[in-house]
Amino acid sequence: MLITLEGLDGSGKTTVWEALHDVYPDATFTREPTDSWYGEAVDRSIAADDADPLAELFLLTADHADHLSGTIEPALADGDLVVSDRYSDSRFAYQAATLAASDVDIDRPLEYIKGIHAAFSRPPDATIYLDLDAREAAERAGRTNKFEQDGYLAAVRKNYERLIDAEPDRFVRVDASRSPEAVIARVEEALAELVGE
Ligand SMILES: Nc1ncnc2c1ncn2[C@@H]1O[C@H](COP(=O)(O)OP(=O)(O)OP(=O)(O)O)[C@@H](O)[C@H]1O
Ligand SMILES: Cc1cn([C@H]2C[C@H](O)[C@@H](COP(=O)(O)O)O2)c(=O)[nH]c1=O
Repeated sequence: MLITLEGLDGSGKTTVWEALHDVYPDATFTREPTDSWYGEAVDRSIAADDADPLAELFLLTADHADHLSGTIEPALADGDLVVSDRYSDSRFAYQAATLAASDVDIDRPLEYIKGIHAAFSRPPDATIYLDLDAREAAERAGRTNKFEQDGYLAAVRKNYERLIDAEPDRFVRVDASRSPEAVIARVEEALAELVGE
């Protein structure tokens, strides 16, 4: 079973992901961007304010393709529970916001990016969405790069809402404005239900 954690920068995904290691010691824990050389290229692009928006989308998608074939699919074939800190929804929400704000002439960026993934990707079985206001998310993240900005994250949040509206049964929304302990407890409860414990 493939479970993904999604949300804005600073919403607490990594905090939750780390806490889950103790609860599911046999699971495969992974993340995007990965730590492969594809992921390193992504990190360089994210740090570049003048990165080409389409090139950035395809770098992230290349990292996803390698992540799928090298980590996700083998782990699922072994029957593992796989927990990924960010996955395809991050592309749908973030790069759709980037493309919409750019000069690139694509009418429906979110649908365009979904279409690229539909050809090869493996959708998550369930997605835990850590829901947080854009300003608080940017504040927690430290506003250190082009993505960790209030206005940009507000656009990303709207895209996450569109994704949830389209597939309400796949998403579990968790209020990420609560304390770390309360958020972790709620995610653990949701995950136990999802894996049938
Ligand atoms: N529920 C919470 N309440 C307050 N602060 C939190 C909470 N969860 C995490 N934090 C703090 O917010 C910051 C960001 O947390 P974390 O790295 O887990 O978020 P993230 O969603 O993985 O962010 P990013 O996507 O930018 O990597 C950290 O300083 C963390 O300690
Ligand atoms: C997978 C993925 C990531 N991003 C962005 C979101 C964050 O700002 C950075 C790094 O992620 P982290 O969780 O803070 O380590 O990358 C993105 O825009 N699109 C994606 O597909």
